[in-house]
Amino acid sequence: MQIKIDHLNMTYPNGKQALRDISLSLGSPSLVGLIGPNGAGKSTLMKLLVAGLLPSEGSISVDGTPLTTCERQLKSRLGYLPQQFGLYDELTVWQFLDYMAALKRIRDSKSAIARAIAATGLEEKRKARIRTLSGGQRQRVGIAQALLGTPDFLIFDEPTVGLDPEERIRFRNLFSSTAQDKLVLLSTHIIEDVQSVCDRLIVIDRGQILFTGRPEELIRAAQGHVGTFLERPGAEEALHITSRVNTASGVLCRGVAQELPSHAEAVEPTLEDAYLFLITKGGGAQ
Ligand SMILES: Nc1ncnc2c1ncn2[C@@H]1O[C@H](COP(=O)(O)OP(=O)(O)OP(=O)(O)O)[C@@H](O)[C@H]1O
Repeated sequence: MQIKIDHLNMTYPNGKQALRDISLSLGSPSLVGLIGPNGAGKSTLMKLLVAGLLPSEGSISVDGTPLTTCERQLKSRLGYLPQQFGLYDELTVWQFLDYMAALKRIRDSKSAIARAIAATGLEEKRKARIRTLSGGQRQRVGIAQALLGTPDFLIFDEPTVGLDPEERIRFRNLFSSTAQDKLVLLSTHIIEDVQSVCDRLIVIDRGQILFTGRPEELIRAAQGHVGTFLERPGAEEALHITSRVNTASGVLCRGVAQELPSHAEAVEPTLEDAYLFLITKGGGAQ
C-alpha cells in the first residue's frame, strides 16, 4: 500500500490552522512513528488519512487513487484506533468485537475475533462486560478491534495511553510484528514507544513536519548538541535541560543546545535528546 499526501492544509471552522503544507509518502511494509507535542496536529493528520475529515487544501491518494474516490475501499483495508474511542459498556468483549466485525463486513468473523483476542491477550476477558474492564484492558479492546480482519493499513492514535509499562512493551512488540508486511502508523508523544520499533519517524510540531527519516538520522542530527555538566548558578542558561541526576559530586544535568557552552561535555544523544533538540531548535515547547 502506498499513501501519498500532497500539500495538505487543515484549518478548522473556528479558524485554527492545525496542519500546514504537509507532504509525505508512506509505503508498506513500514512501522512509522508520528511524534510531536500535544496539539502538534497528529490526530488531525490521522483523521484526514481515514477520511474522517476533509482537508482545507491539498490531497491524499491511496495506491495512486484520490482518497475522495476510494474511501470505501480504503476503509475495508484499514484498522483504526482513534484517540477517543467509545466502547459499548454493556456488551462483553466478544460481543463488541463481533459487532465491529459485522460493521467491517468480515466474513469469517469467529476466527478473526479469536485472533484479535489472542494478539491482545484478552482470552480471559472475552466474556467480561466492557464496563468491568480496567483502563488498560479497555485500550486493549480498542487495539483488538483495529486488528480485526488483518487490515493492510493500521493507524493507532496514542495506543499505549492507560497501559502499564509491561503492557506497553508487549504492544510495542505486537506493533512491530504486525508491521512486517503492513503499513502501521503509530502516533504518540512517548518517545520510548517509537524507540527501537519504528523504522521511520515523522516529527510534527505546530502543524508542520520538522523531520522525516530513520531514528538514527534524527540522533545523528543532534550529535554535538547534547552535553552534561554539574549544576551551578547560571550553568543552565542557553540550554534546554532534559534530565537531572543526583550523583556523589553534585547534580549532573543533561541538556541540548544549538551551541554547547564550554562547561558542558558533549555526550552521545539518545532519541529523546534528539527529539528535544529538534523541537526546541524551532523555538517550540521545552
Ligand atoms: N475540532 C476542532 N476544532 C478546532 N480546533 C481543533 C479541533 N481539533 C483539534 N483542534 C486544534 O488543532 C490543533 C491540533 O490538534 P490535534 O488534536 O491534531 O493535535 P495532537 O498532536 O493530536 O495533540 P494531542 O496529542 O494533544 O491530541 C490543536 O491546537 C487543537 O486544539
